[in-house]
Amino acid sequence: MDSKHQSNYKLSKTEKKLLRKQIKARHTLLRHEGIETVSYATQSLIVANGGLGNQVSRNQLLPVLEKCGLVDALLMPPNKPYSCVRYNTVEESKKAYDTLNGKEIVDDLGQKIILYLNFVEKAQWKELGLQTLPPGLKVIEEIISPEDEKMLLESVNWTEDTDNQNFQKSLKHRRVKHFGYEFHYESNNVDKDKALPGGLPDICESMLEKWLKEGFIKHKPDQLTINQYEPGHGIPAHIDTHSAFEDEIVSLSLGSEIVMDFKHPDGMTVPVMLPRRSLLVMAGESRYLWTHGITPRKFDTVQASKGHKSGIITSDVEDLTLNKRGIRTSFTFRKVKQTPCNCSYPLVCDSQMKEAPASFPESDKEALQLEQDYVHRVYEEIARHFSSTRHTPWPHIVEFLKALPSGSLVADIGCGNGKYLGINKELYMIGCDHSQNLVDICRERQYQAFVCDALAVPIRSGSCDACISIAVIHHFATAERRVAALQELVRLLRPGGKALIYVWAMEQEYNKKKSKYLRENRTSQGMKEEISNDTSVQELLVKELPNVGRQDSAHSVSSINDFQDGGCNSRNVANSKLPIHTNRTSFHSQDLLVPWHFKGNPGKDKRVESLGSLGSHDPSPVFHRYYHVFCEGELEAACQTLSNISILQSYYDQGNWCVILQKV
Ligand SMILES: O=C(O)CCC(=O)C(=O)O
Ligand SMILES: [Fe+2]
Ligand SMILES: [Zn+2]
Repeated sequence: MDSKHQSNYKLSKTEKKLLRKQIKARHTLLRHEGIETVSYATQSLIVANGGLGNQVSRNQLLPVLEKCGLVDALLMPPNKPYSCVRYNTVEESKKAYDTLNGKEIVDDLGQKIILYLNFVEKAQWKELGLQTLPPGLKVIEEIISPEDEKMLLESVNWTEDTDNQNFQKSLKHRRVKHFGYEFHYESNNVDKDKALPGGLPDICESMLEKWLKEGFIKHKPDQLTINQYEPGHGIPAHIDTHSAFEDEIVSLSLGSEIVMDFKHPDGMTVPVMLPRRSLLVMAGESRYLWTHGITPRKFDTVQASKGHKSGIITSDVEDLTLNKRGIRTSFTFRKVKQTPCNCSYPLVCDSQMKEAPASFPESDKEALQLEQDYVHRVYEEIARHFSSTRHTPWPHIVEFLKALPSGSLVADIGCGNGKYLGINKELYMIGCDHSQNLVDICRERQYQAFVCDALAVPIRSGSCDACISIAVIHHFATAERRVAALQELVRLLRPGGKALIYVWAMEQEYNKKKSKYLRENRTSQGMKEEISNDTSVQELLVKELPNVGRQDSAHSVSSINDFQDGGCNSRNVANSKLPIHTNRTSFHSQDLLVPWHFKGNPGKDKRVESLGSLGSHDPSPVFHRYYHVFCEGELEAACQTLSNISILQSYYDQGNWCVILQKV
């Protein structure tokens, strides 16, 4: 407040800027989230930029908010770049609005973040409080009576008398029994030609008919798996093999309620309460794209409020409590699928997964296809998760950006989540990326970014004072395309303009020093720092966990994983298949596929929790990105083929080859 009196002119300028940003935040909230803000004071505020998706943790934000008054509730939805705070009184929220708007806070990783606050109506607070269920998922409560529940439970004979009609197994974390068709956990599929004699138990027939008639299910199942979970039991996160079963899968919960976790590949986890006697219906996206699983534990975190029975458990700390698990028996009904799956989720679809692993491209067309399948599609799919592991800017790049004259126009070609776009506020930076989802993340962060191909950037020739290309050129699949990408960077530069280029190095050990990528091989769980350019913290953690019995790994998303067994990690060019790299090891081939694991939840606050579920060896999807890792001198040589440039500097930085060039 003091400064207000010191410099009126300056402050009004700042105020204007603040207002502009605040209005921008409003628009973004409305456009991207459908959240309407209001121009009058209310008890609740949306705090743009103060969200878990922005690496701002509750511990970080709450004390800041509490300085303005008594916080009634702070809602931080997972993966979102905002949060919602409700104050005890309008006066308090007004104080927060006045003092915290434009306030800089330091996020969990030490980066500065500016908060923009806007009032929202109370009703919207309520709406926000509930995440939505995964699309296609329903929980129908009280679908059967307590009497029917009792009867169904009594009908299951768990004694080992197998009359060969209902195949029964004791898995590591639960007991199972199959009817109609046996489900093979080794192949994650059913033997479609070998229906079990006896079909489904008679007791289920009338129940299924009723559900059909009442429209709860669309087709009659012919396969039943009964799972029994004692407290402490669980089922690993999995997607039921697409080609094994039809779209709709339903599961009846008996005996005791349980929390089932649904995970989107981008890391969002939605815990869903399944009350006893309820029917879970999974169809569409929730069946094909999201994994479902039950974490082995004795207590579930559940909503305390009495009214809440089924559905999402929010992360609202005010209303959470622990619930002791009992014995839950589930009847999962599915219809065996006789034709290949043609869903719209090819990356996780066993029917649509490429038969053969990717090959070295032999033509431009093949190179394009390879980049499409093993770069663009993958980044699109993993964008949020990827972004959550990309927060620490590398010092030499920061140095380059900070040294540029203020007012410079700088293009970041392949800007990813925009982690360099805000480094130097004196620059006019614009980012572009092939991935729409990554560009959306940049925009959520209020950066200028657009989607384009790095070989055809819609920026006028000679208009940039500088360009950066960080960890991009190595995704082009032929030498010609890599040179073309460099040429495009140079085209954007004005004479005298500079470009900084980073690519991943084949040499992960240089001058007798191992890069962090190798060194951090055995990092402790507590590690927070992003290491080299290419590994998520999750990947590190995964390696540390014991690989528990695989036979209980439910029906995996398989396929992409499978060609890992084909022996990689060699200069396996003979059959022209691209080898799959083992993370945290040296490279043995310049062209390779690098796995991206969707393990756990990327939200930092969830890391501990995700470790828990990783302990149950979940076969989550693994995606592969194509890379050409550069040998010493290769990047320089490629630059030297360009006209009108001089190489100002070339160096090795933490497992990357780097060049600074200047347009002459
Ligand atoms: O226990 C449940 O409700 C789910 C079981 C399941 O996902 C499965 O067997 O594939
Ligand atoms: Fe399942
Ligand atoms: Zn499919």
